[in-house]
Amino acid sequence: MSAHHQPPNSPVLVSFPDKDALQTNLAAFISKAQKDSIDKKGRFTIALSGGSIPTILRGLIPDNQIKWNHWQVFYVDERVVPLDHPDSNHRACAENLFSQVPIPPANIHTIDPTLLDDLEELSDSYEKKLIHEFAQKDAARFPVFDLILLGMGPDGHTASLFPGHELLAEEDRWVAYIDDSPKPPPKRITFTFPVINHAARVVFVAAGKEKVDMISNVLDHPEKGLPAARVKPVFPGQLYWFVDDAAAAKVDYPRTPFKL
Ligand SMILES: O=C1O[C@H](COP(=O)(O)O)[C@@H](O)[C@H](O)[C@H]1O
Repeated sequence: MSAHHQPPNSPVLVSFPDKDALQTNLAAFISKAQKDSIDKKGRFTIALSGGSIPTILRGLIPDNQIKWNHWQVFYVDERVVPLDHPDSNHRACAENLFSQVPIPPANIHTIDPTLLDDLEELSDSYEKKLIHEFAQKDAARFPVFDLILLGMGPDGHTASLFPGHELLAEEDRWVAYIDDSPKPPPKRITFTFPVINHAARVVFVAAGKEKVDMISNVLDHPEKGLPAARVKPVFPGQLYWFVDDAAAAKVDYPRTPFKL
């Protein structure tokens, strides 16, 4: 897929009639991405968000071509709660997807639940997990994920990177923590923009009319500098927006027909 009449490396916007079509086509996109990565280098590195992402991932369950044992899964952000807490992004992904597919538990990289009382140590330990996975392989200054899946909140936040927060300017760390998230729970760890922006593919997923104004703000007015508009993968990385028509109703940004 490539964007029409846009400079190279511009975001590619694909819109589907409804959430079911979005789910099916996103699953096909992920399936192809994992095949391409595994054929090329024997593994697939993916980072998942919470929020609306875990349920949409259920679209992957019927796909028996997926080589789950070659996946290495990280979380783009995580709430600082036990792994079985209702607010945990891992719990949501485990319930919706990982409990339904044959992925080795060792390939799912969670936060260390013994470090919940020390945010600095917790984020350091998660950064070390990334370093362990990516050192000598797909990393230079920052890890290069094969695919990062992002959501976008109604305030334009993505991961746990919120409007006006000092973490938006973080340039060095791979993983950072916040203890003042405006959306509960307040304590979270998050990938920083340099990690997100070094991925080979980044996909925003947004559905429903409650996202309609914010998608237009981000794609039509990137100069507003909302967190989601700061996702700009470095070349040859590519950003995609997978949305439904309800969410895309106000956007002027050109749509690209979906093609694998
Ligand atoms: O708090 C969070 O919110 C964002 C956006 O959620 P969504 O429900 O609007 O998709 C999510 O991407 C992030 O992982 C999560 O921690």
